[in-house]
Amino acid sequence: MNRRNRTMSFVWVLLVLAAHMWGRGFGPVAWVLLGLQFLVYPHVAYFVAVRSKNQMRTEFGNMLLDGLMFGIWMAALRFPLWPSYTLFICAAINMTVFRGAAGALLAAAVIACGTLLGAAVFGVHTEPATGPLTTSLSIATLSLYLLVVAKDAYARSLMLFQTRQQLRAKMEEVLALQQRLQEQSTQDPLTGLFNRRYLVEAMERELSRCARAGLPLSILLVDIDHFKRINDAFGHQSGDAVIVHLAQLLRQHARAGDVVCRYGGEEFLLLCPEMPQAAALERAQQYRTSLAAQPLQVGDASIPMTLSAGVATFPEHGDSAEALIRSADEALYRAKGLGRNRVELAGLSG
Ligand SMILES: Nc1nc2c(ncn2[C@@H]2O[C@H](COP(=O)(O)OP(=O)(O)OP(=O)(O)O)[C@@H](O)[C@H]2O)c(=O)[nH]1
Repeated sequence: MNRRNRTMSFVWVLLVLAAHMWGRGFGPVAWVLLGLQFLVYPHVAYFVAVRSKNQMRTEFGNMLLDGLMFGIWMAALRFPLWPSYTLFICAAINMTVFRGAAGALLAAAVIACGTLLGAAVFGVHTEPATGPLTTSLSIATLSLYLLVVAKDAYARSLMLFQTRQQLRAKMEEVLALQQRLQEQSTQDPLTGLFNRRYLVEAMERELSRCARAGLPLSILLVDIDHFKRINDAFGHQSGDAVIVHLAQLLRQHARAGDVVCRYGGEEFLLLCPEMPQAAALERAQQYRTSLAAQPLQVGDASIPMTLSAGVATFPEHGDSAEALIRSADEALYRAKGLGRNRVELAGLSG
């Protein structure tokens, strides 16, 4: 319980007990004790708690002490019904907020101990009747107390809700960041195509899948012809634009299951699961003719370009990623040697 609520509730209870004690012949010692208990003690308990190393434990100890002393007051005042009930329920609610149902039972236990202690000191007397002022004050105190507890519960659930919202927003941020990092680790920043690291994983996976299913798998190794000349003639930026242009073309004609990746500077690799050799050759030719037919317009310059490609198919040209890439690379090298702007099929392996 916070300091303000604790201090206030003790003042209300003080009023209830004072109303009951008034006119019943209690001497100055009883009034001083009442003041010490309900006006001074809450502040002392608070300071002890905030200075303690384990604040929660000390605060719990304070609550047990509250209950014990409330029991003594009940016995000392001869168990007046409304004030006793007010003391009991306030202590029980406090400890329930703190420890749940077990807290309520503990409150009942310490209050019982307090009443026994009080009875031992002051004797066992019961005078349950209370005057109308005490009764009204008790009802008002209880009502106020319950309203304060309800208001605190509302503030806490609101805070919990806001914390959850913030946590959710943070989680979304973290997930988006994670996804971006994941993309960055598998994507080529210039073209947005997959990078070589992703290809290695995808190729192993698709090769074993196709091998298990007895299906073919083709790869196309594509390289822009005389790219150095394009860079030299039109500048590095135009060279980049050419790379992006070819990347778009490759992606545009790829099927859903194909993996298009930037394999090196101006070199691309298409992984085409379930694609037989003839279809792969046809696809490579399609890329070659499309690129040659569309010179890229960069500013005023029209950049003509062609590509060479090497095609290799599993299982004819290799049964591992490494062997297939080697075969496609040899075919590409042959295409370059034979004058470029052409597609070559890998030689049979073994
Ligand atoms: N603009 C640009 N140039 C790049 C990039 N990556 C590599 N290059 C350049 O690409 C050129 C590749 O040149 P080469 O390997 O000699 O090949 P080529 O000129 O295409 O000749 P062939 O492949 O034999 O037809 C080099 O000059 C690299 O600097 C890039 O991301 N952007």
